[in-house]
Amino acid sequence: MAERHREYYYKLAKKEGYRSRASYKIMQIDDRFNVFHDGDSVVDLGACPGGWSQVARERVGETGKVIGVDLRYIHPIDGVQFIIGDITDDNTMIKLLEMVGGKVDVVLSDMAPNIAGHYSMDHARSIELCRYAVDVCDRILKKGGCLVMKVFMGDMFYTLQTQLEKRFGKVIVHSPQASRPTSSEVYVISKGFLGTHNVRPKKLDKGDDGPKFVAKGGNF
Ligand SMILES: C[S@@+](CC[C@H](N)C(=O)[O-])C[C@H]1O[C@@H](n2cnc3c(N)ncnc32)[C@H](O)[C@@H]1O
Repeated sequence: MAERHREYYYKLAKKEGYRSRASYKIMQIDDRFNVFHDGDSVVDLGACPGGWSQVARERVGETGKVIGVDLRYIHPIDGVQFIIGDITDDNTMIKLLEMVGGKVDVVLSDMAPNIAGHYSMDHARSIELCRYAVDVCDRILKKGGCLVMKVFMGDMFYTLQTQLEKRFGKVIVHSPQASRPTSSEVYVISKGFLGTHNVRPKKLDKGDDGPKFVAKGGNF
């Protein structure tokens, strides 16, 4: 069943010229939750091989702007800029802030850790990447903006959800049809960013457990 599902979207992506099966997840999310608008600026974290960036590019139109970030090299896509780097590294964050040069309408994160096959470890790593995605929002997301983020479900999710609810007007947990039915991944669509007032502008304040978010509503 899961194999047939994977095969279906794999073939569809090949036929329709998308770089990943994941393209259909963001299409389905956008169709349902209205993430992209004409002229939007978008940051796509964990963008390789570029499927989500392709979809974002199509949906924000010619006047929009898409910037993708990944550890791995991404073959060029017309109208998309890429940064090769680790988003947990200050230098990548600084490059991103420079390239964005202001604020964006949408932050996407399909980032996934290297799967260790150990459920709680994979979950913890996924949560850590999500926290960096939230930190990116604190720095560059416009008031009213939207975050779409993949999470591997587990017990640490609920703290993350609470922190998202402090920052956004609406937080929805969703599993698009294009996600494998057996997968532990879910997508969190957070809309109506409330804006941040106390976020430190430059360097991340890293502790042993990643960045401390200093936004309205406290740390996490
Ligand atoms: C599932 S793939 C993304 C697929 C992509 N959304 C698409 O449609 O083509 C997850 C990506 O997250 C990237 N990633 C994981 N940790 C990262 C980090 N710390 N900084 C930047 N990218 C990261 C991986 O290199 C990998 O390419």
